[in-house]
Amino acid sequence: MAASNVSEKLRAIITDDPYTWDEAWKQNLTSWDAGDIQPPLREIVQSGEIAFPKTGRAFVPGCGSGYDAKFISSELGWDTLAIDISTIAVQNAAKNIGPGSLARVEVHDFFSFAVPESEKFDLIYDYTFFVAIPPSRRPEWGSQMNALIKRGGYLITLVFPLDTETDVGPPWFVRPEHYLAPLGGDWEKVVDRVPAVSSSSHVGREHLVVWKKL
Ligand SMILES: C[S@@+](CC[C@H](N)C(=O)[O-])C[C@H]1O[C@@H](n2cnc3c(N)ncnc32)[C@H](O)[C@@H]1O
Repeated sequence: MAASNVSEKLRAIITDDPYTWDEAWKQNLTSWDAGDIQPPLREIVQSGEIAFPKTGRAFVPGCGSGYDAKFISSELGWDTLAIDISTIAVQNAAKNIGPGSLARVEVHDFFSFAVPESEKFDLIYDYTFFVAIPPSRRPEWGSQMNALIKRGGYLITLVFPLDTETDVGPPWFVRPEHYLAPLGGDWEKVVDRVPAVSSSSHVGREHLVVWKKL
């Protein structure tokens, strides 16, 4: 199926009700799923550019098939929680993660997900989750990120796709600066650049920003 055809079908299914994502999974309208992690995630975790602590907890909202959570948990040796609102996505992710991993996956709506203070995360990874939610919910996205991440923790945002139209989605129109207002002032940008390596279909279409919670 051509990519534009998939986008049209996806947009016909996804409403402001996030549970409609399960139908997209049911119909295999998952053209964003590359079957692997994106190279910029590998780059930022393996480059040593960020001094990640030896132990920590990571979180991957809107995890889809779970490749990112599996990679983060095995590279950093951290307990990693991946969530998705779609039960089909979570079943796929559980299969991909497999047994014996420090990553686990659960069905949750990101917007009502909460953890106690002692279980806040040292790292959150957002790849194509910000652009999957309606722009009207971006302030809630920011409040949730602030509620879920520890002071001193990192938020990796891989901003993609930078060539979307302005008034239709998902994926919704995005620029790296769109994350600023939802997050509020309590963050320092520690990485803000074009990734050194992008997959062939992402070249020139993505930007990597790592935020540190002050
Ligand atoms: C564009 S996909 C990206 C999946 C994954 N990050 C990847 O790159 O392969 C967006 C994902 O977010 C999930 N999602 C959408 N709204 C959600 C919500 N409110 N809470 C949790 N997951 C949600 C969808 O089911 C879907 O799997």
